[in-house]
Amino acid sequence: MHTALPPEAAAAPQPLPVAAPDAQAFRHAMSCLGAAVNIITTDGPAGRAGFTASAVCSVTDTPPTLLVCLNRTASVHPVFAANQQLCVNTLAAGHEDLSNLFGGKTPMAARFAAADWSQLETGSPVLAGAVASFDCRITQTVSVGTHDILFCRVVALLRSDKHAGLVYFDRRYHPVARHLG
Ligand SMILES: NC(=O)C1=CN([C@@H]2O[C@H](COP(=O)(O)OP(=O)(O)OC[C@H]3O[C@@H](n4cnc5c(N)ncnc54)[C@H](O)[C@@H]3O)[C@@H](O)[C@H]2O)C=CC1
Ligand SMILES: Cc1cc2nc3c(=O)[nH]c(=O)nc-3n(C[C@H](O)[C@H](O)[C@H](O)COP(=O)(O)O)c2cc1C
Repeated sequence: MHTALPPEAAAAPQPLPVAAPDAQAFRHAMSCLGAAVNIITTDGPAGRAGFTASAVCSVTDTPPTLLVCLNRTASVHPVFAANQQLCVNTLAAGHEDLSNLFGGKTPMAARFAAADWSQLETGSPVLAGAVASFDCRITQTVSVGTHDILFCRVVALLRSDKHAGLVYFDRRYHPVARHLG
């Protein structure tokens, strides 16, 4: 079905294309892509670590696999690279402060002290109150530009119907209500 734009929108000046965009222009456009917010955790021989990530994506359901993009300059990068296992904890509405804590320069102990954690198969911290947690082993790592793409085989998971979701869009957090009925 074709829906006509309201007259004021049709009359508005059209945005100009950006040729050969630089990192700043790319980020500015990427801020228009709403995404779930996740706290990625790990524990193992190299210790415990966690960071906030919106660059998380389903790859295939057979075998259940997702990907996480991790900046190689992040303080947590060596810990994830050594442990080769992680848990993707997808945040609920109300987790905004926790997301900022794991996305900043906060010491690791203070990040984990701010929430309750359990574990599934790998021993990576599982966040209480997450809408879903995917416990994974890293099967493959591909470096592109500044980031490592971690391909993660899901070995156990938890999901909850109890909480509203959380989306990061336009550099802000937005709660997302569940459809009732
Ligand atoms: N993929 C990533 O590494 C992401 C990193 N961040 C970091 O969080 C902080 C706050 O970010 P925003 O408030 O969203 O403003 P921003 O202007 O730095 O980022 C806007 C959007 O660009 C993308 N982006 C940001 N940094 C990127 C990177 N290094 N590589 C690939 N894509 C990137 C993300 O989609 C982000 O939502 C920044 O330090 C940013 O670097 C945020 C989102 C994703
Ligand atoms: C909303 C949000 C989303 C983020 N997404 C990612 C991401 O997908 N990949 C990434 O490497 N860093 C991402 N970051 C930045 C990391 O969380 C941050 O660099 C990480 O906590 C490491 O910081 P540190 O080096 O101070 O420990 C994001 C930050 C925020 C606030």
